[in-house]
Amino acid sequence: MITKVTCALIEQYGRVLITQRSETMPQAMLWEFPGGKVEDGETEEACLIREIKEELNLSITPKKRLTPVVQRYGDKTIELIPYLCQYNGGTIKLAEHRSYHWVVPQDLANYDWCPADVPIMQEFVALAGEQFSS
Ligand SMILES: Nc1nc2c([nH]c(=O)n2[C@H]2C[C@H](O)[C@@H](COP(=O)(O)OP(=O)(O)OP(=O)(O)O)O2)c(=O)[nH]1
Repeated sequence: MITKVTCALIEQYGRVLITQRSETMPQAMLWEFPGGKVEDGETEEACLIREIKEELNLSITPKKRLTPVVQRYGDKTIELIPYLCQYNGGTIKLAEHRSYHWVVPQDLANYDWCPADVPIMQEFVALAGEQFSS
């Protein structure tokens, strides 16, 4: 069974929001793009809107699906599905995470990431580079 997990790349003023998982979560202390498991009958976009509201108290709109990553963690396999998202409003209140940072693309590689997020972070950095060169 593959568990579908969505994650949001929320952009504002040239920075993207990343969150650090807490001591008690799986993949403890590692950095990720916030999101969560898709529930039965739920669209990926609806999942993201719900998770980002629950976890961070932010309102977002998913805009563009990037490339999903399939990752095995022990006896579990997840498909991590990233979306570029627009920030609509709200002030961050952390419900589950330890910390958050707004990061410029060139600094993203300096963080200790959940393994599944590494290719997604790299795709985002490449996309951000294209924007500046065009
Ligand atoms: N949300 C999220 N989870 C990620 C990312 N990268 C990554 O490997 N994961 C893993 C960690 C977990 O094993 C799984 C998602 O679980 P979760 O605990 O965040 O999701 P959830 O809130 O819906 O879960 P639950 O507490 O309801 O069980 O995916 C990421 O960027 N965002």
